[in-house]
Amino acid sequence: MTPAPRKTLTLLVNLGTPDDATAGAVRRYLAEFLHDYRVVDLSRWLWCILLHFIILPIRSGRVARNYAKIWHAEGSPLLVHSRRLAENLQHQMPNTTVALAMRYGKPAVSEVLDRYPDLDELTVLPLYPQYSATTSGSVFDAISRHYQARERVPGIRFIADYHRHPAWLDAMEARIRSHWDLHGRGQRLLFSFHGIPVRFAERGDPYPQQCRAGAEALAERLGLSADEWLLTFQSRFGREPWLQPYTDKTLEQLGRDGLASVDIVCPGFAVDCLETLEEIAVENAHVFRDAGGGELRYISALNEEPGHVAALAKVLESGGQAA
Ligand SMILES: C=CC1=C(C)c2cc3[nH]c(cc4nc(cc5[nH]c(cc1n2)c(C)c5CCC(=O)O)C(CCC(=O)O)=C4C)c(C)c3C=C
Ligand SMILES: [Fe+2]
Ligand SMILES: [Fe+2]
Repeated sequence: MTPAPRKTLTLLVNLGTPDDATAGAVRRYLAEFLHDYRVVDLSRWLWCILLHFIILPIRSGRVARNYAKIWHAEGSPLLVHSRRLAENLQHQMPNTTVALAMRYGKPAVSEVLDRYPDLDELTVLPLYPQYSATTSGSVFDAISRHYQARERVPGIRFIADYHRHPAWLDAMEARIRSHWDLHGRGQRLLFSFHGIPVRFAERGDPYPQQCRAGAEALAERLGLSADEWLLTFQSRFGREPWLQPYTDKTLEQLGRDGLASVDIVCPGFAVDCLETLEEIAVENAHVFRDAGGGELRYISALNEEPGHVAALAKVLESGGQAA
């Protein structure tokens, strides 16, 4: 008798996003996101008061207006691109089922896993090239929480990061070169990553080292000398110090220096989202121009393009490790 084929699932997990660009939907999304202790580790009673009575009422409307500027006909860019990426990866990998889940919002990790109750093997690929406890670590928590309440736990492979994987570096390099082919080179290339609090890095989150290692590898592949590129951190939240240099402050300085054109790429974001399309391509372009600079040219994320799909298939084949 031939054994039954093993049931395997490859689960892509991204951050999540509101259901629509309204204050109510953003509030529900932010409430789930910002209750995650991996993301905000203040004592619960203090944080719940701040969150429910100050942050959510003030922030939700403003952030909803920002989402409205970038919303696609089919929904939030983060969800639309992540869905297309999962569909394209399914075509590339016909021997396993590929599914998509979101850490916060819909489709929730647990709801997606419940569609596959009798799996033999699960591979989890958080859509973050660089590991951070705040992102990939939190995806791990959601997977583990799901199976804590189930009888049957499959074999699980968790891809913690792929920041130096040659296939991902190939795709990123090609993305930047194709931007240069179309638009010419800017006077600087900024690698802008989402920040985290410095305190998190000091207690052992390897995220900043992985951001730096990836940016250095890309700069070397692109033949950039040390004065042609910069590594910066964006999307600060709250009052404590976050990883520096900050993207907006750096662009302000480059504007004051009178640079006419700066290219900016965000290698921490697998797909375009609020933090790239609005914060970088709109807000930071204004910061640069208002300080006296010229054009800030945003190099879009890899999204669902074939090079990204091929890279993730290789990352999955090799379990995240370079061959
Ligand atoms: C790419 C990696 C990310 C890290 C690391 C990260 C850490 C982190 N984020 C917040 C707070 C917010 N982030 C928000 C949006 C957002 N963050 C990421 C990715 C990372 N976050 C993405 C892809 C997005 C965009 C989501 C979308 O729908 O497009 C937001 C929401 C927007 C806002 O209110 O400004 C918050 C809040 C913290 C506190 C943190 C680490 C401690
Ligand atoms: Fe609360
Ligand atoms: Fe974030």
